[in-house]
Amino acid sequence: MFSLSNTVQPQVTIPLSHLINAFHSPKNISVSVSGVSVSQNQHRDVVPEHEAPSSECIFSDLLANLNTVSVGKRKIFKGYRAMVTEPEKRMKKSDTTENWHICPESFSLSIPPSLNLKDLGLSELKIGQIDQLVENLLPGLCKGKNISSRWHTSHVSAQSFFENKYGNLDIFSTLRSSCLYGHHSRALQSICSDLRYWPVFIQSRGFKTLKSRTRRLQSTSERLAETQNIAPSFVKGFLLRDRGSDVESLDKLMKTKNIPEAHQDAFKTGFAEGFLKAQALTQKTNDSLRRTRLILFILLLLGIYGLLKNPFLSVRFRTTTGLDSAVDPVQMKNVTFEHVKGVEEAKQELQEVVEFLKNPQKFTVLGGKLPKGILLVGPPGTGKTLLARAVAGEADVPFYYASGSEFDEMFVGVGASRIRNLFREAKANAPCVIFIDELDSVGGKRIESPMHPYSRQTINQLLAEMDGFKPNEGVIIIGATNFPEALDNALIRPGRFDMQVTVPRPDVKGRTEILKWYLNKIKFDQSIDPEIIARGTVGFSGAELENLVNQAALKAAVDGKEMVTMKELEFSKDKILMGPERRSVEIDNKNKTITAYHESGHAIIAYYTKDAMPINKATIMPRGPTLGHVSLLPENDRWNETRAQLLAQMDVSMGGRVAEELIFGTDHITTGASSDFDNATKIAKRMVTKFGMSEKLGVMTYSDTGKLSPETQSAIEQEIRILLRDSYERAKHILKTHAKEHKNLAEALLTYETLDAKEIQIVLEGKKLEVR
Ligand SMILES: Nc1ncnc2c1ncn2[C@@H]1O[C@H](COP(=O)(O)OP(=O)(O)OP(=O)(O)O)[C@@H](O)[C@H]1O
Ligand SMILES: [Zn+2]
Repeated sequence: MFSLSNTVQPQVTIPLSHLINAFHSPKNISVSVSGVSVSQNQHRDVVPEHEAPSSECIFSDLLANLNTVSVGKRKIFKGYRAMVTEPEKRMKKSDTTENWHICPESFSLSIPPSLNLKDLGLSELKIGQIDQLVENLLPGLCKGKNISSRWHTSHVSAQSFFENKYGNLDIFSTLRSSCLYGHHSRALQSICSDLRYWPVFIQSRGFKTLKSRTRRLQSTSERLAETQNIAPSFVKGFLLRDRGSDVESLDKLMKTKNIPEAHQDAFKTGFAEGFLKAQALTQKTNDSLRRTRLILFILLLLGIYGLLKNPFLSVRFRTTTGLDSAVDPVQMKNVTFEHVKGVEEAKQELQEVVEFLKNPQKFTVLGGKLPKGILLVGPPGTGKTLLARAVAGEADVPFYYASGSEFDEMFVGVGASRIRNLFREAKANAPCVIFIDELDSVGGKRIESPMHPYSRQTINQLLAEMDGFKPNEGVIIIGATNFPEALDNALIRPGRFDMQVTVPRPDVKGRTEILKWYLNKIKFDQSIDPEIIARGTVGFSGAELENLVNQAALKAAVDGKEMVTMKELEFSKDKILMGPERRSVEIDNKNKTITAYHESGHAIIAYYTKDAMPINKATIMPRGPTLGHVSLLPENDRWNETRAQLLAQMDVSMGGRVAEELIFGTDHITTGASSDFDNATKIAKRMVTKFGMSEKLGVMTYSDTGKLSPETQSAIEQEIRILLRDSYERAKHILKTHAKEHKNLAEALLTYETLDAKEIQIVLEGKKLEVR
């Protein structure tokens, strides 16, 4: 870099790469800087190649006249290039590519007398000083100081404001002035030597054009150049970066390393190439970095926008923080009381809650108060959740679901905060239903336990929230529990969960309804009688019945059937009751025969005993822990059982062992009757100790038989033994009487494995079974 003085700060602004580019493609140079292409073709201040200018002369002329140079408001001093008069006359095209070269012979520098150094920022310099400085820095440059009479004055402002302001952008004019185009053979060596005398790089700053931008853009050429030079500030920064040191260090390097003349060319070319490559690489890296940053920035903006605008995202965000989880209601329009079967009483009780939610005024006008909380009590899977959903669905209000275990947190305050959130949301959306499943896990008795250190806090919060709103505010809390006795007393006192609705296991009618409901959702044989399945599924909950139908549908699909038949329903019922079939188990014929006679023994007793339950099915297919079984179906759910019915049950149980004994002899009886004896003994014991059905022990209950006197204990045992023995004898009598039927049934079982009620009847009536 050249430096004239402290007051005049020259700038070297052209990177070496531009220079090399210019050299390698002198006729059509295009320099690309961050996407802005500056083509030399556009420049007009050019010289015909055959008239090589002498930069030394031009510069010395210029400097010699600095003191008188006048710069008008639009006139810019930019080395000799800027001062052009009569361009049309003195310029000619060097070739068809419109590379215009300056002919110094025909150009003149215009030195208007009114110009002063202040405008150029050189006010503190005197002419002598400038001469001295130039002579020192550029020895020989000003040797022909006398101005050629052939030079005239010209004024041309730069092509753009940017150039006007910063100057030195047009490297090409410099290159052209250096006779590069005419002397390709001098190549890099000449460029490098010219570098030392690169006057165009020396620029004094200190004035600004006051011309308005619009006026400056009047001429088409100016506008064109403007568009070229309108570059983002980083481009300007890039252009203005100091590259002079490259040149300087190259010269210094050559001097210090004493590189011989002959090798200087190669050295410089290598230097230039390396420089170019490095610059291209840097440029590339910068570009990709800039692009990546831009993409990241856009993504960040989009993300922030999404989080702010999209409630779903924000809810998710809040939820994932864990401590302040938000609660979303569910509209339960699709669930109504129609969907809940077999719990008519519970539905009736809840109907008034639906009315209240639909029309709260109706209740408040009369001054009535509805309970704030309703407690649904019942075994698992009986439809408590379904009922609560149906209440919300019937009333068409939001339904907030929460499971008690969600509030059971190890961290202090989290459970309480969740309860607060739940109630706040619900109150804001009243009328609505809050359903808290497994209420016992949040509202259990407030015991200090290391497992639930903050449960007390959570219950207190729940109590506070329940007290915190008025009965007719429109928020109904429905809690569900399998263990009402485990609930904290404070929770079930009036004013909180003061209405209790029992949701029991469905009776045979309820089970039939539930089975029909779920059968209607699948393809099923119309001959199916759901009542038969309902009768055989005593104690099944709604959820279990739904599962039964589903399993039957799966079985039908596996077997390639088009629809579900009774067989699949029976199959899935047995599977649920007794475990899956064990078809793979290899049972020898002897054991199969014993099992067939044993099961037939049960069936014969059941069939020929008046008070026994009707037979539903007999099978010798191993299932779960059993090798076979006979199932009996009560016609209805039995609320009470008579003495005769209990004795009949005992007789049926005895039928298996009696059959073994009669058919195979006392020595061949098996262990297979143990569960039958268990069953019979339980019935006999209850008859004696609970039901007052023993004449000897009277109408008295004996709960803890271990604490009874030895006499009483032996009397009880005696009575039980008599009952069992009598039962055994009755069974023996029946089987002896119906030995033929017994044999037929056993053989039919050995043939068909499973027989249903109708088939059993056919066999026992001595008819032939249809071949299956
Ligand atoms: N009475 C019923 N009518 C129709 N479907 C029922 C009935 N009871 C249960 N179900 C079916 O069983 C599923 C489970 O029932 P639900 O969750 O309501 O039982 P729950 O009593 O709340 O059980 P838990 O006490 O285990 O929470 C229901 O989604 C429904 O499909
Ligand atoms: Zn048995």
